[in-house]
Amino acid sequence: MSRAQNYQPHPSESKVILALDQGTTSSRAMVFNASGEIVAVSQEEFTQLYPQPGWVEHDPEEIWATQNAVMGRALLRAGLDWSKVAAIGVTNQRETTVVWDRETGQPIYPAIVWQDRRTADICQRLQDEGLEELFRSRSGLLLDPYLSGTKIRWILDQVTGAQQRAEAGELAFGTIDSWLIWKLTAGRVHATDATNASRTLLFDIHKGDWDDELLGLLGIPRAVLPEVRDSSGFAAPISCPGIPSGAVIAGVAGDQQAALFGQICNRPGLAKATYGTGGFVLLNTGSTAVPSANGLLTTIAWRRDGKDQYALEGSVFIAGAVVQWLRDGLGIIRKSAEIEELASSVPDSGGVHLVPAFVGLGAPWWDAQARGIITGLTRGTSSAHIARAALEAIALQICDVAQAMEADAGMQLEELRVDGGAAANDLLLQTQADLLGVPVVRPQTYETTALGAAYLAGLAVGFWRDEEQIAAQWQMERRFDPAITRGQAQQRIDDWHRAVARARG
Ligand SMILES: Nc1ncnc2c1ncn2[C@@H]1O[C@H](COP(=O)(O)OP(=O)(O)O)[C@@H](O)[C@H]1O
Ligand SMILES: O=P(O)(O)OC[C@H](O)CO
Repeated sequence: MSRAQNYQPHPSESKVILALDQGTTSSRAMVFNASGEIVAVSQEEFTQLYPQPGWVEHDPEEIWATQNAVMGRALLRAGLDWSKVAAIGVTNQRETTVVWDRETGQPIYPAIVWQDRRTADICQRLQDEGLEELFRSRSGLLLDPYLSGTKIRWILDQVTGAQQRAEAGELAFGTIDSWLIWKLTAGRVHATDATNASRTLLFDIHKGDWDDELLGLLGIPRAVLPEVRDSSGFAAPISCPGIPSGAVIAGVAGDQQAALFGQICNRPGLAKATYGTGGFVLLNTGSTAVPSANGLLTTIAWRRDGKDQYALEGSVFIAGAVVQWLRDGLGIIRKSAEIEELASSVPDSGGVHLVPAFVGLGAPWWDAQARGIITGLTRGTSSAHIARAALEAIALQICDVAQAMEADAGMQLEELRVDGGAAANDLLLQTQADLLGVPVVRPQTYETTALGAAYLAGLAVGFWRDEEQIAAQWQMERRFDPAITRGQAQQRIDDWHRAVARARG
């Protein structure tokens, strides 16, 4: 899709961008106006399936049904019809893997979610064969069950006849973006964008294409793979019951990369942290794919006009999810937001540390065998201390990956821009600034994931003129400055690392 160079959107213009944000726990649709403001939102949670310890699945049809429902509802709430939608942006939980039949469109197995650990053995086998360095140098990733490649291998092994059908071109693989795009285009488009492709273990991030050697090592036929397109300028016309023709998907990116774009971290050295189910720090490294020596991932930040920009990423598996566990597992809060008041009722965690390694540990440890622990309990420990330790654990994990990032990139962060559901928590963000020793900055719109997808789509169709125009829309809501000494922070980080050592497998 070519960019309309001379297009000058007028603020009163009634056209909008529709962003579809398919997250780990809910499907959301958001309508944005030309000022980058949210006009309407609709959100629906869907079922989390835990068929065995360490396994996490979603029903792809439920993902589609909830996403389909919320996009109609968001437009209805905005009082608009499809003719007002200038373009659609899609952003998604990454790595989650769906394999479906090209003929019937039916998934052959539930979606295996990014948090799922069932392929630890496949990863171990590849490590034992000495292949980690090859995968790392080509794909920028590590051999961990987190990434899609071994999940595809598992499905092709476990579903009867799947390998032969994959080789015969009868099956399609996709991350959630591809699955939604397939549904939205009535099976006419089987495509993904470069950011999502870069999370599969199958993609050479330097060449920007699928890698036959990596595919061969995992026994995955090329025939199952989607075409890889730009993140901005995706150009997939919608063909879907209830939607008039003319609507186009013009932007697609994995949710963390979309948040980086939505936070206008568009220059090397700018970083953001998103606190959703997991916690993800991404640092823009420009046109250089910086390899990590400290347990981070190298990933594609976005592809525009055929050119890839790169980021370093620290992926923390459990962030807001630990708050959900206090709510649903322990029952010590009724709503996620209540954690702040409870945790603020004590001055500190009273020596308690909670390591939320519920699905192992991601960056920088990459320990699939680690499991959650609470240390330092005494007769004086209350639910408030545990709540405080849980919030500190989120901040400490983000601190670990941010420090690894500074070491890899050979630079100091100047500030950290934050977003995601748990970024609403002031105590969490103050703790984050204290531990990191840099200002933590929260923008007016925390929904930067959806905003980033909207920007990628809107830039492609000329709804926004250029990056300068969207950068001018970013506004700070609050800044949290460090309020403890580096010595005090280091003491807390050292105590945390002792607890982490005890949680590891
Ligand atoms: N005030 C809060 N304090 C701490 N955590 C919160 C708060 N509000 C929401 N959360 C957590 O944020 C997460 C939801 O964030 P969201 O960005 O919607 O996640 P996702 O996109 O992964 O589904 C949940 O895990 C929830 O427990
Ligand atoms: O759904 P979120 O916001 O927790 O994001 C999930 C990530 O994309 C997984 O890599």
